[in-house]
Amino acid sequence: MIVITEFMDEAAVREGLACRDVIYDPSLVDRPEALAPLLAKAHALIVRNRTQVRPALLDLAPNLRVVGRLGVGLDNIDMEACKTRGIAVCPALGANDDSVAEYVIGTAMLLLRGAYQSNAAMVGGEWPRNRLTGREISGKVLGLIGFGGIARATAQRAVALGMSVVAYDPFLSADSPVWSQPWGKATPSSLDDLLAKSDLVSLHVPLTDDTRRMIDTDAIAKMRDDAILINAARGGVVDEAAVIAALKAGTLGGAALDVFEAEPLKATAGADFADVPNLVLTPHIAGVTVESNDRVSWLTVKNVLQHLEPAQA
Ligand SMILES: O=C(O)[C@H](O)COP(=O)(O)O
Repeated sequence: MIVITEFMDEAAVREGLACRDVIYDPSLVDRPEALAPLLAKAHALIVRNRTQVRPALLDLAPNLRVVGRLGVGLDNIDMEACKTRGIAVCPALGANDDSVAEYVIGTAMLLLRGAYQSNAAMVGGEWPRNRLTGREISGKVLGLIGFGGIARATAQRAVALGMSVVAYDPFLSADSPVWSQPWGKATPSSLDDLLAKSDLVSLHVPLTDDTRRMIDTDAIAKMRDDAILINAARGGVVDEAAVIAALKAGTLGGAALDVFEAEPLKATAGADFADVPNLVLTPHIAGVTVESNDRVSWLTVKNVLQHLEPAQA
């Protein structure tokens, strides 16, 4: 049996998993009592980022052979526990790169330009041309923290728009071929240099002990006062209170947060973000578009079937 606990493209379920024993119920993530008996029979489990694949869940799934992850972040999955039990984990690598890259560039342009929040004023008879004179993205420096697939897709778009790109990635050596792609060049940088020189800083790292709160008050102090910060990676990498304080103080030019330390935002935590200038909040959708949902879903179907039925897949 294949158990799917969160939303995915329904055609991929219907057509890609036809003739298989499938339970597709996106509400299962919130109904552990309903999920438990299904896990007892599951050979494959398909999840997004909310289902916590921890030992407590795995203990209920003695027949589980593969976990398909409808995305790339793995912080909701205990990789070690899966490995010990011989369970393969398959992220949908590459399938939402373009979606996140477009979010980063589009949101950066929106924040730099600063011109799209004036409907109410204009309808009220104002004509705020001078106040809404914003900035261009062309000629600016993009600093990418982490230089994996999503960051490279972002760099490709940035170069096409006339930006120069610096990136910090301690897992890539300076002579790695990824720094010189056919579409342009990214310059390896130390974190401090990147923070000091970038007009736009975008995060592309997983949440680990090394990356937790790597963008805190000290890091923001190293950034330019007019810099834009975008976090479409994982909540917890950024100290949210530090971002709020810097935006209010005018020591950060703008920020977009798509991911949060606690998701979904509770009304009380959300209130901290109210009336913060030049701040864009989105509910963990940078990687989710109609197109990426289709790609991610079909790739996950393929990944899971390959593990269940290697000869036929
Ligand atoms: O990790 C990811 O790829 C992103 O968080 C989007 O995936 P999700 O919507 O499945 O979490």
